[in-house]
Amino acid sequence: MLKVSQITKRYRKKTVLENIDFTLQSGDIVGLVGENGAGKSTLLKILATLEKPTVGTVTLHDKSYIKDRREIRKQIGFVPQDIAIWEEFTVAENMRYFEKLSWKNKTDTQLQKICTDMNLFEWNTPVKVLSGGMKRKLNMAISFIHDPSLLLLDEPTVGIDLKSKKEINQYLLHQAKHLGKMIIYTSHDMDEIVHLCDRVICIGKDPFYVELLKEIKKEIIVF
Ligand SMILES: Nc1ncnc2c1ncn2[C@@H]1O[C@H](COP(=O)(O)OP(=O)(O)OP(=O)(O)O)[C@@H](O)[C@H]1O
Repeated sequence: MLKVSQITKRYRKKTVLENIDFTLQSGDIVGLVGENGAGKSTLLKILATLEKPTVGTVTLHDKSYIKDRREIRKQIGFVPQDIAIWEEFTVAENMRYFEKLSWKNKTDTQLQKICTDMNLFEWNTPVKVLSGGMKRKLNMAISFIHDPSLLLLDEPTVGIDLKSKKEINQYLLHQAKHLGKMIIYTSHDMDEIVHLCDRVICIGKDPFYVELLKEIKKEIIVF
């Protein structure tokens, strides 16, 4: 279980997040929405241990984000907005490189399976000739090498075609509903949010989003 308790984040005098409070259980998929600059990425970075909250606490499986940081990190798969992979390497070489940096050892067969489960079959192809959608899939596959229980994804399907988007969403649904992963996902695509997420968290109280969210039949939390 992920428990986020009364998180506030300030940069100097600017308050970006205020009193964010929610929990996630195994198998939950939560969508994070809000206007540009609302604080979605900031919240994801806090949950990925890359930023610290100014006020508030976070626990994952009853472990503290402050005291048990090393253990917590092993449980987190963070997919940032920017793609960070080696363009000159093949898919296989990228997967092997990041496996070496990971705390879990994986065989080539296991690494390849992570890719094929995402419908990424170009194992020996250099990344520089892959499409944008394929690169996004590889970026995600790398973040999941160590079998994290909490997946944090910052706009993972931005700028990719409908087919790849659908494949990525199918993959994430499987990860949550069959393997019990917890997923927090940001997107500006409301159809995708409706299709994929059990609950929606709206950051920033922007009236446009608040009104839009009233139309969808999901549990909505507004901060
Ligand atoms: N390191 C930082 N120092 C100061 N201000 C920051 C820092 N990181 C983010 N901010 C500010 O915090 C606010 C929230 O930014 P954030 O990137 O979390 O928004 P977002 O909701 O993810 O936006 P987008 O939809 O455009 O990705 C912005 O005003 C941003 O300028």
